[in-house]
Amino acid sequence: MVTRTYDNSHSDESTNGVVVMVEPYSQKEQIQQVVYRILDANLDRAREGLRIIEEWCRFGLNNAQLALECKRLRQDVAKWHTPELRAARDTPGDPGTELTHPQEEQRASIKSVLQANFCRIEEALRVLEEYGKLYHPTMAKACKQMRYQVYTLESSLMGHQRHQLLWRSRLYLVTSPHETLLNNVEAALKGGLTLLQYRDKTADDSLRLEQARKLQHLCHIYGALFIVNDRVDLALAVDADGVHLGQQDMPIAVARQLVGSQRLIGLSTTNKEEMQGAIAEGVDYIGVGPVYETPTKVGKAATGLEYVSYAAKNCSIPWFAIGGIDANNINDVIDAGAERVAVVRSLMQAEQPTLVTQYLLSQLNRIKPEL
Ligand SMILES: Cc1ncc(COP(=O)(O)OP(=O)(O)O)c(N)n1
Ligand SMILES: Cc1nc(C(=O)O)sc1CCOP(=O)(O)O
Ligand SMILES: [Mg+2]
Repeated sequence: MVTRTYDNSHSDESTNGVVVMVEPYSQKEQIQQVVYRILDANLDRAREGLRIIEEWCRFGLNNAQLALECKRLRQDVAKWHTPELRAARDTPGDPGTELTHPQEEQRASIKSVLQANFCRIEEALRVLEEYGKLYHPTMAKACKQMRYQVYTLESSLMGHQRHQLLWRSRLYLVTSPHETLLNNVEAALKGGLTLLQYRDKTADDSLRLEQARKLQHLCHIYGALFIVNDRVDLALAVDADGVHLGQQDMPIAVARQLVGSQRLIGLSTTNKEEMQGAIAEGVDYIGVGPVYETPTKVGKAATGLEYVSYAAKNCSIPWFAIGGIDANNINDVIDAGAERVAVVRSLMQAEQPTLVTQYLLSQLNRIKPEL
């Protein structure tokens, strides 16, 4: 039973013979105490989560604007942390301090840390909104607004992360159907791959969905970007980082409306006009090719290294040379000006995808070590 003391007396043993007068809380007061404890715990939770996000914005991204946004939200939350709510705290009596989930003890990547903490903040704000209604209706309203601000922050931060990783990625693996699809991809991720596209032109949708989900999960664990070829719906269904479209696919403006500004859109280009069009339409990256004729894309004439050189001089967004590129000719493509390449067979048919990934990356990193 929750009790309280009055008459300035204390109920613990340190009272040393002083008569202790203890009066039980009324049921209403007990409930109020519980509500206060919930509010106190969740105000702490929201602030801690915001601080974790803020540290990444500040030290990881050097992004003063995002860091300031976190700080402002943290201070807004703090305003509600009144002495009466703090006074309700009873850490030793809280059974929740012992409860942890194995997933909380291990995080695979910065992305996982950020996502877990955004979830934590959003949950805490939701709890504050609901229980806040029993405390102060203005607090409930303020927490609701803050929750929406956190959603916006999450979306711009995750979009920022995606763009940063895209710019840093030099090797892009585009998959082909394979019996050991997941193993091959994981081997490449172990070799340092940071950008993957799921491409299967023939599978039925249920298999596509299943494989896309598994690949998305794998990329999440390794902190790599996951892109879906051709299909905006599939990309959204598996919460991919973006979609890759061809010149014959859905118009970029329509795709952008569907995927939003924070997800990536890539577009294949084979000539200067397509490149300029892609940049004007606001895609995030382009494919430049096919550099060499390739059985993976039968019937598409090679553009040769001239288009690669043109891209090197004129393309203002990340671009990936693609088509027939392997360990034997990658240096010719690099010499023509490529800093990034995309491959299918070189990795999907490699006996040791980890080693080939490492080799291709070592050649790409030779030119300008830090992109
Ligand atoms: C990185 C990258 N570049 C080009 C393509 C080819 O896309 P598209 O022209 O739409 O042809 P399909 O791949 O759909 O056959 C790509 N997928 N990725
Ligand atoms: C899927 C694709 N698109 C291309 C383009 O130029 O648009 S070339 C290509 C296939 C690349 O496969 P590989 O590395 O096995 O040659
Ligand atoms: Mg396509």
